Amino acid sequence: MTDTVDQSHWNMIAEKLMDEVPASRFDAWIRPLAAHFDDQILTIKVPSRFFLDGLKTHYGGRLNELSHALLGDDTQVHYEIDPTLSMREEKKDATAKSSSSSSSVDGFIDPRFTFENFVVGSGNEFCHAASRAVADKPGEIYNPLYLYGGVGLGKTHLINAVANELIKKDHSRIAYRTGERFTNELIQAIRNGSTDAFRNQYRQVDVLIIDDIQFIAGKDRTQEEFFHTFNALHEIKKQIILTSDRSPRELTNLMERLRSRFNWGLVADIQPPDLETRLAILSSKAELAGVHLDKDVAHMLASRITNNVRELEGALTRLTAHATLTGRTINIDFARHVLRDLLHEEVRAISVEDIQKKVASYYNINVREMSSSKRTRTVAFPRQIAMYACKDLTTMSLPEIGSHFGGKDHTTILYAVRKIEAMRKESDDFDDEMSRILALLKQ
Ligand SMILES: Nc1ncnc2c1ncn2[C@@H]1O[C@H](COP(=O)(O)OP(=O)(O)OP(=O)(O)O)[C@@H](O)[C@H]1O
Repeated sequence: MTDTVDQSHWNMIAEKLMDEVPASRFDAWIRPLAAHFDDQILTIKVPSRFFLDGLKTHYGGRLNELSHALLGDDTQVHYEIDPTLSMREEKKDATAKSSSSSSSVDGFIDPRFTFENFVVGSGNEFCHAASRAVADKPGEIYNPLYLYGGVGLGKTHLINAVANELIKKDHSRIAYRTGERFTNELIQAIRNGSTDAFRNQYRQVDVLIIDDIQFIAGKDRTQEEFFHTFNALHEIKKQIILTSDRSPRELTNLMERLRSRFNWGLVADIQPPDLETRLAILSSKAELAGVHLDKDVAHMLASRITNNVRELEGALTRLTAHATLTGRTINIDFARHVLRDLLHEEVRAISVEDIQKKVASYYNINVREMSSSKRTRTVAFPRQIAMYACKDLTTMSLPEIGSHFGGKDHTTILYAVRKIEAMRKESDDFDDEMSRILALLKQ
């Protein structure tokens, strides 16, 4: 696991608790927390020792259980006291009170992701402007708003910023879900015979936000349900906001009628930031964390960590934590030492299994299909992509690769490699998509 400050791990746990815990207790005990997940350690930050005692008494056991269930059995939960959290909470309370918002929110919206702390630059300015416009006039201009792009580039940040903006200023009823949670809720509703209630809850909102909509591709019942919800909301001009790791066209297992609807409003892609924007993001994050970062250290980080803002942020957090714990100042040698694994970009050995697993998950098929002999396009095409990726990213010979795909002949692998190469040459869009997939596999 790379060292990243990945809120999404914590958000999964917080979302689950939101379902289980009464709202007032959630606000009192869970909302004030911050967390990050590195090397299978979930570090939960709490505002004070007193708070920690209470949290452990009430929720310590459940936090452990959820961490194991959602992040893996070997996850360890650590707690850290961070007095700045209570200050942030006080500020937030003050804004909440002064805004006297009457919004109602269903789902976990991260109050830290706002437009104010989103750095606009090349790569994200279009998505940012579109999100701003939607926050100004929900349901009126771009509906749906569909943001897509690679990992850790700010999609979740932007849609949370829209939600926070709406909460601040009006009375929107907002439902915020991940594609996964929407699917799980539906499964649960089917099991409990409560699909009507499921439907109703979504059809009464003013704004429906679904993060990672790609999750529903290949899941027919979920797509069907989402299709009807989409129509019901769209018809009465309620805003729909979606994010995905790829464009509607690239969502191969998506129903055609959903794909066309996703294109009705605005489809905007977010690209990795350029060097200047990365420097600006670093400086903004350092300021927020109250850390001084020398120009040369910032430059080194921004020029070496190029494709993922979350990783850039993770590097800064790791540096700050090491500096605080060891009492050292952050200079270039210290940064090189602490971040040696991130900066040296050693060629990490990528296994065929890893490639097969990630490609299967990207295309929403079962990983077992990688070694099957099924020839339907939904299975055969991802399999060819995986074969191509194995050739590109490992040093294996064609027969060796074939043996990992259910004993296929080397000519089958060669055919796949040539086909994907030809497709990349023919279509710039496909070439972009393939580059994104390869980048995903290298992570
Ligand atoms: N332009 C930016 N300005 C400030 N912070 C940013 C910017 N872009 C990304 N970030 C930060 O990077 C981290 C990752 O962003 P986010 O979670 O929004 O990525 P994402 O595109 O939704 O990725 P994923 O597909 O993995 O969900 C967040 O902490 C976010 O605040």
